[in-house]
This record gives sequence, structure tokens and C-alpha cells, in this order.
Amino acid sequence: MLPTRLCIMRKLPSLLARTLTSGTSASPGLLDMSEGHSPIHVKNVRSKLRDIVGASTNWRDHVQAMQERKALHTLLAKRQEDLPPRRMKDSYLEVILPLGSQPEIREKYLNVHNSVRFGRILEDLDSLGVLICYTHTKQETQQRSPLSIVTALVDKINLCQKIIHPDCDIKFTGSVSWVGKTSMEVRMHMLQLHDGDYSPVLDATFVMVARDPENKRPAFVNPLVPESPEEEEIFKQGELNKLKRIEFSTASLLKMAPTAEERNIVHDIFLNTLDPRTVSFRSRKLPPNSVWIEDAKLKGLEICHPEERNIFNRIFGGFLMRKAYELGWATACSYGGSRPFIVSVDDIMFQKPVEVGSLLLLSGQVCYTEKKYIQIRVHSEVYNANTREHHTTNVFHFTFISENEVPQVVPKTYGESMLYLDGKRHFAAVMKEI
Ligand SMILES: CCCCCCCCCC(=O)SCCNC(=O)CCNC(=O)[C@H](O)C(C)(C)COP(=O)(O)OP(=O)(O)OC[C@H]1O[C@@H](n2cnc3c(N)ncnc32)[C@H](O)[C@@H]1OP(=O)(O)O
Repeated sequence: MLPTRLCIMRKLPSLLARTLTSGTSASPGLLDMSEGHSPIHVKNVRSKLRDIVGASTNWRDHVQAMQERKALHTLLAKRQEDLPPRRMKDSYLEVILPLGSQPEIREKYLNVHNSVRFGRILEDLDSLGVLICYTHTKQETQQRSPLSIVTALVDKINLCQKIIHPDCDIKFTGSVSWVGKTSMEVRMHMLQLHDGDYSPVLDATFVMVARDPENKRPAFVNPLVPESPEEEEIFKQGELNKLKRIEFSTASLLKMAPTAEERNIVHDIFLNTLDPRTVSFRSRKLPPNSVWIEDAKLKGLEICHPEERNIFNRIFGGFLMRKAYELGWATACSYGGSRPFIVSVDDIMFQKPVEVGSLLLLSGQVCYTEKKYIQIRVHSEVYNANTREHHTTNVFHFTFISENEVPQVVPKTYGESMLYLDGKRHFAAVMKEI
């Protein structure tokens, strides 16, 4: 187990998670959510998604399948008010990943340390998040959904278990927790079975956006009506999360200068790296137990084959997250020199879809460290070999804890200092929730 301090279960999700682990301590409003829902096997989540949108199973048929989806345009609502409101429990789903009771599925999830690959969990959360949104927007009269629902943001994933066991059943639960005009916030929880009881492993908050059948323009989604004071609190938190995201992005170091306190930090680092033997701005010296930030990175390349496509024939967001996470883990591992454990994932923004056939360049960077913690940023971009253009598709932020204290990472240039400050901000936001 992580130290208690690290157990980042926020009040409401943990209430929901607790509710689902035992029938006795539950609050009635939340308990209702699991009633009448039979769990879905994890392997059926993707097939359900394919059925909902009418996705092709053969790559060669994908153009025709997309053509057929165009006809669904007429089913889109002209105004959000035309869509019937939904309750949180309408989109509530439970998914079982039976690692304990069906050992034959373990291999795909296993890492070399005999625990569960977190990258695989990211893929399952992404598919489940989308299925929850399709459940929220389901119209009984429609055989196929006209909506293309895509992952826009992984707001946060906070873990409260260091190890995920490869031989115990896992349960995912979740529902839509907030709705805008065309976007939906989804809260999910993961629990693992130990001695007959499910105990919480992680909480995740994703934002999904609904688009038209061709994934070109935004499309309205059903409003959400909270039914109890607890649900009102969850809904309000969703609203606050949106405001916080706007605030964080407005103050981004890509748009605004650092604060006075941050400028002092950067200048102190600069002074600390001046060579005392020379009176020069240029002559820089690495302080003891430190690593230059430029020497703390790892790069990778993925060719995006059709196998990794999603139901809209773009690259599956979960696959992108798995690849970025694994590079982030390797970067933390080679930096710290011991096995890192994931503590938190935050603010993964899916800025642009990745087309099948793309060359995806991934760059993992240690951008901030503190004691045993390593803050990693993975930048992914698509390279077009014909035009020689690069486009950023995602930026991922991961917080790891290492077994031992790690060296300090030191920026040299102004750009690297901004990377350092951005990492420090993300780290502070994660620690605030602990
Ligand atoms: C078959 C096996 C696989 C099955 C798996 C199925 C799962 C499929 C899920 C995926 O794999 S999706 C693939 C990964 N995701 C992407 O490729 C998305 C890439 N990004 C985009 O396409 C656009 O950036 C995006 C559609 C997300 C937003 O486009 P815009 O920036 O033009 O959005 P717009 O300004 O029109 O705003 C539309 C809504 O999105 C919201 N929004 C946009 N970006 C956001 C963001 N970053 N965070 C939160 N909300 C965001 C925005 O607030 C607004 O909400 P409201 O209408 O409710 O006010």
C-alpha cells in the first residue's frame, strides 16, 4: 500500500466506491445506482461500442461503414432541450475484469513484476468511459447512435494502491457526473477483490465530447438531472472542475509569464548552477546529486496500424495513453534507477485525432523531481513524411514514486525552466489532493 498520505480518494468518489463495496454502509441515493445492473464482461465493452455506432470489423470495409453513418445526421437533435434529461443512474455501468476467476485472460495484463500493466487499465477505462456516455445518450427508438463520442480529456486518475494484483477480479464502475452542451464528464472507479470484499484501487475523471456521425462538428447530448443532495454535490464538482481547467489553462506558461515566486525559483536555480571559478553567465556547472533536464528524456516511435483504430477509424485514445504511459514509466525507471510506481495521471488533453497510418513520435521528459517523486511529461506528435510537418496531438502528465530518493532535475535554458515550472505546478496540484 502507498503511505496513507498518498491515498488520494476524494470524498465523493470514495463514498461511491464504499457504497459499491458493501451493502450496509451505503447512502440510499448512491446505492440505487447499482440496482438492476448486471456487470458486463470487459471483453464485451468494445463489441458493444462497435454495435452502437455500426463500426466495421474489417479495415477494408471502413469507408463504406463511414458512408452509412452519414445518413444518421438526420437523427441529431437541433437543440439540447429537445433531448430527454437523464439521471446519473441511467448511465451507471459495472464492468468485470475477471483476472482471478478466468486466469486465461491474465497474460495480456501481466507485467514483469507480476502485477497488472497500468497501460492496459488505461485502455479499459477509456472504452468504458465512452460506453457510459453512449448509455447516457441512448435513444430507445434509434438502432444506431448518430453520435461520435471521443475522449477530450483525462482530467485525473488518482491511485490508492501501489500494486494491482494479477490474480484477483477487478470491477470498474462509473456514470456520467456532469453534462455541458456537447461534453460529458464521466467518473469511474476501479476496485479489486480481496478476501471476498472489493477495495478501491483508483478514481478516474474523464471528459468526453459528442460529435456528429462524421466526427466533424459538436453534437448536443442529453441534459443530466441530479436526484439527491449527494448527486447535486457530484454535479457541482463537475462544474467546478470545468472552471478549474479554464483557470489552469489561462495561466499556462505557454500564454503567461511565470509568477514572481516562480521567477525567483528559476533565478535561484540559475545562480546555483554558475561556476564560482569564472565570472560568466555562460559557464554552468551541475550541482551535486543533479541531472540536467536535457539528459533526462527518452524518445519513442509508433507506426499507427489499423489494429489500433477506434470505432471512428482514428487511433484509439486508450492505445495512445498506454504507449505514452509505458514511455513515461521507462523514463522514470531509467532516471530513478529503480522501479517507479504510478501515483497520478492528470490533464491528458487529446488535442487532435491521430489518423491510422500516422508516424507517432513520443517524447518522455522528467520535468520535476522532489524526494522520491518524479513528474513526467510525455509529448506526442504526428509527423507527416510528405509535408515534413509536425503536429502535437497529446500532452500527458504522470506522477511516479520511486523506491529511493532521486536526483534533482535542473533546467539550463529558459524553455527548460518553463518545462520545470509546469511540472512543478502539476506536481503541486496532485499533492494538494492527497
Ligand atoms: C473498436 C475498439 C475501440 C473502442 C474504443 C472506443 C473509444 C473511442 C474513444 C477514442 O478513442 S477517441 C480518440 C482520442 N480522442 C481524440 O482523438 C480526440 C481528439 N480531439 C478532438 O477531436 C478535439 O480536440 C475535440 C473534439 C475533443 C474538441 O474539439 P474542439 O476544441 O473543436 O471543441 P469545441 O470547441 O467544439 O467544444 C466542444 C465541447 O468540448 C469541450 N471541450 C473541448 N476540449 C476540451 C478539453 N480539452 N477538455 C474539456 N472539454 C473540452 C468544450 O468545452 C465543449 O463543451 P460544451 O459544448 O459542453 O460546452
